[in-house]
Amino acid sequence: MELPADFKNKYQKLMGDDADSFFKSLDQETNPGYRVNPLKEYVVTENGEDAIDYCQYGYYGDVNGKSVEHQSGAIYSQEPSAMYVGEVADITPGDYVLDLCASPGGKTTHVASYMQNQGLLVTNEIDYKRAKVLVENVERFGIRNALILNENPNNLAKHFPRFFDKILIDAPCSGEGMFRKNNDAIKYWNAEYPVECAIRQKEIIEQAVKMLKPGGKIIYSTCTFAPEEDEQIVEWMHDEFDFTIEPIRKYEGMVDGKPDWANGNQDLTNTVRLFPNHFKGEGHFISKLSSNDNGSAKKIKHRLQGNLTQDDKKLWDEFKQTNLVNFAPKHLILFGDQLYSFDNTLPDLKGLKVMRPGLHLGTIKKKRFEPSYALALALHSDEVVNRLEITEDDWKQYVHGDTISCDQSLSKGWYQLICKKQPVAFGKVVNGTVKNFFPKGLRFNI
Ligand SMILES: C[S@@+](CC[C@H](N)C(=O)[O-])C[C@H]1O[C@@H](n2cnc3c(N)ncnc32)[C@H](O)[C@@H]1O
Repeated sequence: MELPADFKNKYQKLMGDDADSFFKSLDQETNPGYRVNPLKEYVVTENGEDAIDYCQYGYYGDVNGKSVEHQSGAIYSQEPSAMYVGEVADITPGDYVLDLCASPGGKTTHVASYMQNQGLLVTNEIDYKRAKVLVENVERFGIRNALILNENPNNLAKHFPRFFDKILIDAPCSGEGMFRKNNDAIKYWNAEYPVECAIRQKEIIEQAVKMLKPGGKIIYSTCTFAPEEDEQIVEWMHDEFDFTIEPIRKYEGMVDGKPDWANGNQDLTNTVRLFPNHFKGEGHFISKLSSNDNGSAKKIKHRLQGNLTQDDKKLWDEFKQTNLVNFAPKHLILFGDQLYSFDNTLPDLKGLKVMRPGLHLGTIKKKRFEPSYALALALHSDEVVNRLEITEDDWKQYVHGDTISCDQSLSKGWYQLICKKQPVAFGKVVNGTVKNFFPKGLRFNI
């Protein structure tokens, strides 16, 4: 790999004796990893020997994107250093969390693992195409308490003043930690790029600060090594706003943030750096800042959204009574003909670009209710009346969009299809055939 000369000169000066091993590490093989999903009923527990010690759900190993495990959301592929962010966030069920720069959803799915579908997870992505990928991953993961938005931070700040307990800013950055995974990251890089990124990072942070509850915490992270985007941003946050830089535990291979790469503030040692020559991962910077503001949190009027007509409600109730048990979402929200549920009340969504206001239940059709893929993947075995085990070969046909055959004696109706213990979709059984309801936009060939 040809590293840019400016990059080498810069890190040679910053790192001194350590620079050579740093450059060499960027030429080595990547270390893939994945997290298992505790929201799923059957957690994949193989590969215990590859467990990652600093991440409760993390393992080293490669995930096939076209496997049942990945497609069903039982596991999520994530680079090992990125896994420490969700741990540092220290989420408790019931928290109000904002993941401000969220797609494809690595940190969102991680914090959701700790929220256990309680509290409120607002997960936001500014780029529409990337927001659609975020939706896919949230739905696969079976998350029920996520409000998925496609917003810019300025507009969000108007809607959620002093609202969140924890805000994750996994900032768009110069991506130096992506160099060995993705050669394009090198092409984008130039000596001024980190400074340009830092300007954007400050703009994002200024909005995030407005949304933090007094006493709340911001977890700011990047996948770059550039001091301008790491220690110098934290130094700026500390000086500009009233924040304490909280200590972060360092596991093997993790090192303290570097005060002399910024203004010398020794509290910067509380932040953590993951360098690929010392740590089994691509590299990351993570910081945690707690607000010293002791004012009061802003009360936001929660509002029930969307009005269901009696007829709509009846169609849903009929479906629910026939097909679901122990599943009684507190609130139903209708957007067009799409029905969603949420157990917490939601803030007013007017003026926000909403991708998903909670768990997508399905579509209100003319005289029937059609359950969604998201619902199929979120429901546990004790919540569904009919379940049908299918083989992996059947699953391959199903995700391709084909019908599959089943026992002629099965009664007509909706079945949650199960493959390798994981819910993979809803299917409708009619006379020995499972009609295909795998979403058209997600179909693929194996
Ligand atoms: C490092 S990625 C996020 C990765 C994600 N947190 C994860 O763990 O999967 C940064 C994200 O910030 C988004 N972004 C870019 N400019 C932004 C802005 N001005 N405000 C908010 N987000 C922005 C990008 O589209 C990108 O998806």
